[in-house]
Amino acid sequence: MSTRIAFLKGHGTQNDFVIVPDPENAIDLSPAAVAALCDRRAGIGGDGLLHVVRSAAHPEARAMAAEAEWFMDYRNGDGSVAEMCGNGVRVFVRYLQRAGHVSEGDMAVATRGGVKSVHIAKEGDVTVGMGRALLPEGDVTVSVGGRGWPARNVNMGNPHAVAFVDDLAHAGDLFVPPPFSPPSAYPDGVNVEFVVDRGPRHVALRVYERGAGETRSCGTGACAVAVAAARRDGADPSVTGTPTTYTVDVPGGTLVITEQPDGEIEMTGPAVIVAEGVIESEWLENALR
Ligand SMILES: N[C@@H](CCC[C@H](N)C(=O)O)C(=O)O
Repeated sequence: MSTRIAFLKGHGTQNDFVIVPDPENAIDLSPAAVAALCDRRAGIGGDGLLHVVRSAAHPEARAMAAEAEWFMDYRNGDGSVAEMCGNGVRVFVRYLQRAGHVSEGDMAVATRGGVKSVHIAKEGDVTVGMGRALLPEGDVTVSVGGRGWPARNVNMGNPHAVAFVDDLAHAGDLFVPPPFSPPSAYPDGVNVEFVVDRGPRHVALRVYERGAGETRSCGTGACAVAVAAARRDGADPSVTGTPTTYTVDVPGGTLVITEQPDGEIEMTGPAVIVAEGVIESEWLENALR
């Protein structure tokens, strides 16, 4: 990379991202480059990176170009690729709005987890149609410090293990990925949510994100938690014909999750652009040596 690369920094409920606009997919963002940019001490810092590319210009998104002009090429902070990022989609469209590519109202975004519908409200929040949750059968256990909990396996395009605990402090310092079993439940790793009740249809979580560590929020995680809590509470909109809404507190704010009778899940929350700048190419070249 020898040219100067523009970036922005943004967050959604404090799940923070380096944003790299690259409409024609001209920038070679290797895993090492992503990890260097997301490094909180030596780089810009972020839980992940949003590579903003026209769908038509990206081999993984070309087939979605007729439905969605823009592709969220999402990377975790360690440089790994993930299928979906719920908070990332909101911040992604906030960037597109700021850049004048879209305005308030409805649009679609291509992701590795499929095309997501998005509504940008006048008041500032963004609602994302997150699709349906898959609930693979089978017992899963997650553990921290020798203590284990049963967890619900929920797939929101990316994998989640949702464990209800008595106290969020029981998750410990979460400096390392919580072990899970059986290993076959998550061959590609997993995002782990620890959840407590706060009131009727109101929960709070802490999350250990695959490829990022403990973060202040996870949008797909909040959706997985809302579905797991609803099933635990005996609420299944496909059976009752009534939508269920859960308020999910995360360390960085609050997300509102509604599951419709057809299984479609909507997530509403804030999306903020914090700064913009230019990446020093010399710094990046050195970082990649
Ligand atoms: N923070 C995201 C999820 C990002 C991807 C995740 N770490 C994974 O590897 O699946 C969100 O808001 O959903």
